[in-house]
Amino acid sequence: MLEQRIQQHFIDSADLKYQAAQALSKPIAAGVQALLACVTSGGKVLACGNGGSAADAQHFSAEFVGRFERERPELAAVALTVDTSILTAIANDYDWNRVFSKQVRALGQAGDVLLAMSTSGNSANVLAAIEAAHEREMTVIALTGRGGGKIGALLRETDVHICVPHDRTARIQEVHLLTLHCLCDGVDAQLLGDQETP
Ligand SMILES: O=C(CO)[C@@H](O)[C@H](O)[C@H](O)[C@H](O)COP(=O)(O)O
Ligand SMILES: [Zn+2]
Repeated sequence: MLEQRIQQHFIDSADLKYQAAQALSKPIAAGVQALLACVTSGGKVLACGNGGSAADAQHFSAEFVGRFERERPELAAVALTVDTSILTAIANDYDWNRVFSKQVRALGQAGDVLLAMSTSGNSANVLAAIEAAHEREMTVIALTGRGGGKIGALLRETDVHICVPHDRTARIQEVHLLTLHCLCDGVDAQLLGDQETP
């Protein structure tokens, strides 16, 4: 029955979030430190991903540049998923796999962060973006699932890997969104103090 099916989604999502709280609090805290190091030295975050993860890249950038829950100075972030002229030109003239990496090479500087999201860990354009970020001496914060896939193998020790312990894309995305909010909250808490949220 439909209502049962819906309730099962809520239960499965909540179960995974309980499990992931244990597994992910350490790498998420490392992600907060990487973001802080970036923004306090004048750096910016470039965010990318496909489909739901493209929406997540934009969601994160909106909260970084605008605000999360508390008033604070603007923080620099750009979602690499929004400029349809850039995206279509690169896809048309080169290859869809290069839509993010060419933007990373154009905009990325040492000390910036690439926030790379892929539930499978295998999207070729996200992998290429990570390679470009390494070329630019940027730190990568990767949000993945399913064991991390090829992204897990590509990351360096100085990068941060937040790998959701699940195989289903929707469930992984639900934890990615929570992770993004933890990252924003963590940065705010470090910048402004840990006062209670409204
Ligand atoms: O949102 C969803 C599924 O929940 C889809 O749009 C999903 O993001 C797309 O299939 C993506 O292309 C999947 O890419 P990835 O997460 O494996 O990198
Ligand atoms: Zn979705």
